[in-house]
Amino acid sequence: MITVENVTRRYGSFVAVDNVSFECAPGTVTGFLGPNGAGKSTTLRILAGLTPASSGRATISGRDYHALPNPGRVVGIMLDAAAQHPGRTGSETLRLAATALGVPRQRIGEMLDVVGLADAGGRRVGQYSLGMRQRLGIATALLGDPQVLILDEPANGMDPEGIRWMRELLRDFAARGGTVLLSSHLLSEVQATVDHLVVIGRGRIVAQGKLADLLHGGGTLVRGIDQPALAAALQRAGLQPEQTSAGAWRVATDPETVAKAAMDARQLVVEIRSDDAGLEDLFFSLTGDVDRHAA
Ligand SMILES: Nc1ncnc2c1ncn2[C@@H]1O[C@H](COP(=O)(O)OP(=O)(O)OP(=O)(O)O)[C@@H](O)[C@H]1O
Repeated sequence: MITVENVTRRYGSFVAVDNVSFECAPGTVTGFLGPNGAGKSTTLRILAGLTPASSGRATISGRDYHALPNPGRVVGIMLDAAAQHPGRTGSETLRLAATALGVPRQRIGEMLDVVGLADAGGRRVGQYSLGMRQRLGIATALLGDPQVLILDEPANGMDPEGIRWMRELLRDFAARGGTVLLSSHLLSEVQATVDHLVVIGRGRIVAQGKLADLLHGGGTLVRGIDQPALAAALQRAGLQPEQTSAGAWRVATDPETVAKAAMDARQLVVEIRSDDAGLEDLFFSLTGDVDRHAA
């Protein structure tokens, strides 16, 4: 469990994180989304005990990071994959972490396998691509077999295959009762991985909830083989279809409700999907104002 309660972080008169609150429950993968400079890293650093909050409280499994008896056994953290020592090999990097954590050495090879670096363990990190460093960072985070994972921009530098691999790994971690919080500045990068979203802009939370609810907030787009008959059927079901410029119907509810109304009226649907333009729009409006110092 991760709990962030009314956390604020000021740098002089600048408020980097402004009264931020959210929770991440066991069994879920939460995406912490926002444009560059929104306050994601600062919030994660506060959770990791690296930056003190000006006010508010951030806890992992009910305790401040510094109050955890052996933190690496409770929470795996990766804040900056690119910052790993370039002169050490992947195996050496894990060996140092394993010694600090007090985990058996055999776990090093296991973790290299898990992250797909079994053949690269003997190479220096300086020769790794950013995607490989992300994998090594995730291996380090997993080393202590924690219940919680906190990853800052783990998809950064990963190719589509790497992102797919990470998705499987994190979903599997959550399916076994783990709690995952990962940040990203790209919705598209994490959309298929996360089930919850916390969206931050200019230091403040602007939206949070289940991914499905946030996406469905924009309603459903549907197209039938007989468009007028489909519209009539939706109206009979108490829904109010509006025609889009692309010729589909937009309905302000979830796809299941729309599909059921169409099926009950024996209307053949050829396309149906969530209209996630709302979330994309929210993102674009946030990304438009990156430099808050200049504001
Ligand atoms: N030590 C610091 N001193 C002054 N300002 C800081 C400090 N650390 C962060 N900031 C500012 O706080 C704001 C939030 O930064 P933060 O790194 O948390 O954003 P972010 O959402 O993680 O973005 P990015 O993906 O670019 O790291 C930025 O405007 C940043 O310049």
